[in-house]
Amino acid sequence: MATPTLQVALDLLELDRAVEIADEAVRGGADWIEVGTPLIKSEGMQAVRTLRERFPGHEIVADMKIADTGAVEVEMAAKSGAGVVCILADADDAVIVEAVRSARKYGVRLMADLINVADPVSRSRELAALGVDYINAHVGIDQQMIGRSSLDLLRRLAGEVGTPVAVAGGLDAETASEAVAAGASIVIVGGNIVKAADVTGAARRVREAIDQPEIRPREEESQDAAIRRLFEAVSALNVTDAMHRKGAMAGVVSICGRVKAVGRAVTVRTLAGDWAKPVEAIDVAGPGDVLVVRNEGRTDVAPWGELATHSAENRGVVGIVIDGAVRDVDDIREMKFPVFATATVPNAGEPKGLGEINTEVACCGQEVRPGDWIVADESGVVVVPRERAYEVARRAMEVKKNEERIREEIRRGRTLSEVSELLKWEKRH
Ligand SMILES: O=C(CO)[C@H](O)[C@H](O)COP(=O)(O)O
Repeated sequence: MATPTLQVALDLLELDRAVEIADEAVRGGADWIEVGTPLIKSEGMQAVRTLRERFPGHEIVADMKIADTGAVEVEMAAKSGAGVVCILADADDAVIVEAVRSARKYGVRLMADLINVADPVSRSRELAALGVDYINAHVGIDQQMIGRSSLDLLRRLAGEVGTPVAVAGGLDAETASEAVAAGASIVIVGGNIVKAADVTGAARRVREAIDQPEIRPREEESQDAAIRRLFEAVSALNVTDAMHRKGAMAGVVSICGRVKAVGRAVTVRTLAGDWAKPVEAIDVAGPGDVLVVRNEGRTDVAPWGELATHSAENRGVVGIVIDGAVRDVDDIREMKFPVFATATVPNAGEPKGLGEINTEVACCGQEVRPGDWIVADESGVVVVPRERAYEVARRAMEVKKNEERIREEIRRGRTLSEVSELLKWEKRH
């Protein structure tokens, strides 16, 4: 078997950073350098020209995602120095045929991107017949976030397509290795290399993995387990960033400082500090749940204290969020149990049984339904609607990865404004 090609996808907005990251990726063993679609949209064909000049010994791939005017766009990429140009597999045949003619004229190869193609096997055969050089089994970034897998797509093509097959979409060292074992001859990796603080190390790990392809037995993981694993690995900040800066409760703080709670909400509505329903809710909750209590926002009377916290901990509850006050703060702090509240007060209410359990509540400015996910840490509490939890958890992990590289560039001496090119990206009115 020929040595598989490692293509690093530079899905960035800034050309200077892209050049630096490409240099580090090449040192880790990347063969081909892809000028990602966001970089082309941000910097134009100058990105292709610059990378061509800076890396004369490496193939430059222009991820144009061509949808129309096939000939012109292939010509632009070819004249700028690309050796491989990407076109959407879903483009009309008229576009593909023109792109192939242009590719032949300018001596470049065409890679067709199967993103969102309904019948990938028959479309790949048609594309091969039309003269496309490579098929890319690609699951796009937004599709990855809702659980689609590029390896599954690749496996559908195995043995069915004559042209060399590339694969892209959320690959890391482990899945890249499996992709080669499943027949990929070009492995495209973006985020898991370019967002790493140590790009060279990340590229090297993928390089070594694809040079020794193997299929490792994988443990099945339920979606709930994946959501919890991901939320436990990110911060509440990463989660609100992933939701376009939404979902954060207002005015609620951690009583115990540096603690974290991740779990599904069991909701409670109570009145005037009545602690019957919050305490009954402990018995309704299961291990891994978070109690979310609305006490009408009152801060003069507490529906929660140390004994309830002990009981909740015994039950396996992992956190309490109260839109209102809490008491016994010193004992709760000693327990280091994640309690989040808007205030502290010594008064307890009376256990009258007013209120209800597991109905929708408005809590510190957020709607919370039973089963919604809560991610809470020292910065505050975020609510994630249950139907979006998997997607948000995946996106939050991407936010965290993205920050790893930015942090590293700041450590090297750039300012945050420089790294993010703030002035360039200010909104024009
Ligand atoms: O074309 C792309 C997105 O449309 C990416 O380049 C491709 O998905 C590879 O990046 P990643 O490994 O981060 O998924």
